[in-house]
Amino acid sequence: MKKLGITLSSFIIDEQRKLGNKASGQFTGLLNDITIACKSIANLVNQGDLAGVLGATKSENAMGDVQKKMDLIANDLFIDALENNGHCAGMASEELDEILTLPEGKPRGKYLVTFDPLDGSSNMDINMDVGAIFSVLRAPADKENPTAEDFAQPGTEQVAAGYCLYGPSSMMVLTTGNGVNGFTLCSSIGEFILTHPHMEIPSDTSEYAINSSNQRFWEAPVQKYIEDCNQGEEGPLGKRYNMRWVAAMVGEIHRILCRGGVFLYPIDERNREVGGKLRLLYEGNPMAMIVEQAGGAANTGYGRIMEVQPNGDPHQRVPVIMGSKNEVEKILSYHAAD
Ligand SMILES: O=P(O)(O)OC[C@H]1O[C@](O)(COP(=O)(O)O)[C@@H](O)[C@@H]1O
Ligand SMILES: [Mg+2]
Ligand SMILES: [Mg+2]
Repeated sequence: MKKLGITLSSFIIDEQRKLGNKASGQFTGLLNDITIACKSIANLVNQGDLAGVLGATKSENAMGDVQKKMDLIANDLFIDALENNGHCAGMASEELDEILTLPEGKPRGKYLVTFDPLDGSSNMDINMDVGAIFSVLRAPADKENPTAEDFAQPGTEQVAAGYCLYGPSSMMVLTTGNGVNGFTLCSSIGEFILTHPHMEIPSDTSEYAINSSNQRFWEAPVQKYIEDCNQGEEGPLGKRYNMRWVAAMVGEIHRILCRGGVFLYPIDERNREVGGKLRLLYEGNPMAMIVEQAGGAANTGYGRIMEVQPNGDPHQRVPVIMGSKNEVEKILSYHAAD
């Protein structure tokens, strides 16, 4: 067993120290609250059917997706962890139709949290990668309760973003604006340990991830790019490309952080009306901040994801093209040429 390194909680305190006396400790407290939620989810996900967390419910979320049992359990674990300790003033979640403010009498904090409590939930019953994604924004200082408008902050305003991947091991990947670090959950002591410091995405890649069954709906630039990739060495891109699709954004982005690649869930004829598939506040923006902080790029095909001005709908969608910087720029050149 490898010698245990620095724990996530002490890493967060160090990050605080860098802020000197400006730190109130609320940020540390909030990240610890989120860590508690992710550990509690890891504990249940790892036990699967033994914990009775498999299967679907009869309810749907605001997007009309049937909610898995674990979607709702994970959602409740996040709310429990965030509404009691006075670090959070409001939440937005994939599994809540509207934003959630704190019950009467609960202490209000300085931060808003948006989260996808269980990402890749279609993988839950088949024991494949699932995860949680979160983003931290500043709450309005002059309001008892935030409104949906207060969550409508562009991704550039995020003070932290992260995800927890429940794969063969459970890992938390976090950025507070000073690069990206990965922590592995040591189940024997129940602590996340720093195992992947300063994660950086290689600028070049020959691995793409897209749901190819949607090909007939893609726009011309994406059609052409994937076509060129699949022509391999003889094609205009002059190299063999490999394809991956794990049906969980956390799994795709983690692979890209570890070895490079690009992940595309572009706008297409099927999702154009709603503006894409993935959600801006709790999938697009947090993953864009992590990817950019790791030296990658994150774009809609028509602009930087983190510069999209949210419209106040907590479930606003966004087209996603992110990963290795030079490859994303290559895909954008197809859009520019169109
Ligand atoms: O059904 P598809 O096209 O494979 O979509 C998979 C995508 O949908 C998602 O599962 C949506 O997220 P949720 O599971 O949180 O709803 C992404 O994680 C993943 O990248
Ligand atoms: Mg998701
Ligand atoms: Mg989800």
